[in-house]
Parts: sequence; structure tokens; C-alpha cells
Amino acid sequence: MVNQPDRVVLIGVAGDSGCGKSTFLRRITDIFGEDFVTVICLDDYHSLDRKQRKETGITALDPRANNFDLMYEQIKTLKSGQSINKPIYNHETGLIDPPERIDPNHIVVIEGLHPLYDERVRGLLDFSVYLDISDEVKISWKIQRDMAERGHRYEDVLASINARRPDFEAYIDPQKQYADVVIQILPTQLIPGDKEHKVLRVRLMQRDGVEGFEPAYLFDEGSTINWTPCGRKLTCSYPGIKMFYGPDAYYGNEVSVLEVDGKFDNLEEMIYVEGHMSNIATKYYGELTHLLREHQDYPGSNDGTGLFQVLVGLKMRATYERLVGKGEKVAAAV
Ligand SMILES: Nc1ncnc2c1ncn2[C@@H]1O[C@H](COP(=O)(O)OP(=O)(O)OP(=O)(O)O)[C@@H](O)[C@H]1O
Ligand SMILES: O=C(CO)[C@H](O)[C@H](O)COP(=O)(O)O
Repeated sequence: MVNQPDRVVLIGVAGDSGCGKSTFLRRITDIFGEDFVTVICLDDYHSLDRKQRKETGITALDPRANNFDLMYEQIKTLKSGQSINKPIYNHETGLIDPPERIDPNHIVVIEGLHPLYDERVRGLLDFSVYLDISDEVKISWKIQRDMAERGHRYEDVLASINARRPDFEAYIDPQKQYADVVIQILPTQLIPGDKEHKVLRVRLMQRDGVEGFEPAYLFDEGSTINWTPCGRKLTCSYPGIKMFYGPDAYYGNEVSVLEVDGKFDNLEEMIYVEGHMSNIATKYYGELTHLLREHQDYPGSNDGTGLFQVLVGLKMRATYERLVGKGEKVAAAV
């Protein structure tokens, strides 16, 4: 922690395991600086360890395997500026380890399966994001990672996704209705019947009417825009790039949607796209492009996942600055 914050700003990042939370969190700490942000993984509030879950048949996604009373009490305490002794769930052993002390910080991110599940915890959040990956893309990413990096077999990865699905649908997925923004990751519409999922269609659903949150837009606020950027100004090989901006309804709420389908070939040219976007909470012209170019190695940097993760990070910074007041500014990314 850098210094005792006057106010703790609490951010929730929800999504299933393997849906890109770690990459997103790296982008957030890049924007704020590592010392400014404390990330709490809510897996630490599992009340049943791996063996107990196996014996009872209750999955980690099931609320019964998680201690929401303790989660609420501790997050509330942290938000009020006091330290906590947070439990630790050990993913190597599957056991619950002795607790660790966590001090308040300027930004506290609670990330994991259930940041928006419990009404009391939800009520503490200053900003919330749900990462919504379609089943097809989730399977591709998981298979790629778990087979390449963890030595799992194709059938086992698929079986584990299928086994999680009922509880995912019952307890995790419904949380997206409460999020301020949802990043939806879908198969491309540019390649009919695409099975590879190397090209993605990414939609940013931004809730309208959230105090202090101004949805980002393309060209003209409130209009409906279908944009195929100029091939001379934005290099994009097959199957090209399409962008969209417009209003929609989402779980009974009005939202402003930004969408990118396709891949950017040259991130230096992102300035062309940035120049056509407004309300993106940058501190100087080109900051969004700079942040994307700086970490080209992160997965998704050349498509809508990277673009919208950075944009949401900038929106979080604006939320932070609004909540703490005029004096407290986070340095621009240069
Ligand atoms: N935008 C992206 N485009 C392509 N692949 C991605 C993208 N984001 C993440 N991945 C891939 O998906 C896998 C999971 O990503 P990541 O570790 O960020 O997810 P996670 O939600 O933190 O997972 P877990 O909770 O299981 O640790 C990684 O192998 C990563 O390469
Ligand atoms: O969905 C998850 C969140 O990361 C994990 O599956 C859950 O935390 C249980 O972990 P493990 O499989 O290591 O016992």
C-alpha cells in the first residue's frame, strides 16, 4: 500500500474461471500502478474445501460453498478503512490456509465467481464489471490453456465445463444483470460458421443512467452507427473489421452498446479508432492507443477484448477520481 487512503474505492470483477479475469486485472493495475490497487480473489471465501465439496457434491460455484457473511463483513470493514484478516483458499492443496492481513488501499478489486451475488456485497461496490464469454469461446480458451499449459486431455476439459454448467447458469451468469458494464465475448459474424474463435466479436454493454458514468460512444451520442473503418487508415486483413454503436435493452435496463468484430493488424493505427470515440475518459489524445500498444503481448490486445478492457479501466479511473474528489488524480499513462 502506498499510503493510507482517505477513501477506499471498491470495484467488482465477476466471471467464470478462465474467462480472462487475470488479463483484465493486469490492465487495471497498469493504469493505476500496482501499489495503488489491492486485488482480492473471492475464492478465498470458499467455506468448503476441495475434499468437502467432493464429498457433498457441492461445487465451488454454489453459494453453499462460500461464506457470504464473512465476505460482506470483511469487505465492509476494508471499505471503511480498516484492515482485515482474510482467509486464503489454496488452489494447490485444495485446503483453506491460515488467514493473511489485508490493509485498505485506494482501489480494492474483488474478483471471482460471486462479487455481485450477495445483495449486501453488491451494495458496497462503486463500479462493477461482468466478463461474459460465450460457451464456444470459453471452450476454445480453456482447451487451449488447459491442454497446452496444464497437460489436460480434451475430453476432461470439456467434461469439466459441462459439469459446471448447471451451477454456472444458476448462480454466476445471472450476476451480469447487476453490472455497470458487461464485456460480452462472442464468435465472429464475419466468418460464417467459424469454429476456430481466433477472430472475436466483442460487445461492451454500458448501463445508462448510472450516476457519474457516461457511456463511451462512436461518432454521435445516441445515434445508431455501423462503421466499417477505412482500409487505408486501419490495416485489417481477412475478414476485416466492423464496429457498431447503438442503444439496446439488457435485463430491462437501457444500455449503450459498443461493438468490435474482427482484429486490428497494426496497433499503432488504433489512434484512428480512438479519434472517433468519445467519453473514453483519457487524459490526453492517444492514451488508449498508448495503453494497448504498451502491452501488445497480453491476449486480446489486437481485438475488442483488449480495446474494451482498457476502456473500462479508464472508466474505473474516472470513477475513482470522481469519488475521491478533485485533489486526488491518478497519473496519466505515458
Ligand atoms: N482476450 C483474449 N483473447 C484470447 N485468449 C484469451 C484472452 N483473454 C484470456 N485468454 C486466454 O484464456 C485463458 C484464461 O485467461 P485468464 O488466465 O486471464 O483467465 P482467468 O479468468 O483469470 O482464469 P482463472 O480464473 O482460471 O485463473 C488464458 O490461457 C489466456 O491466454
Ligand atoms: O471456479 C473456480 C474459481 O477459480 C475454482 O474452480 C474454485 O475456486 C475451486 O478451485 P479448485 O478447483 O482449485 O479447488
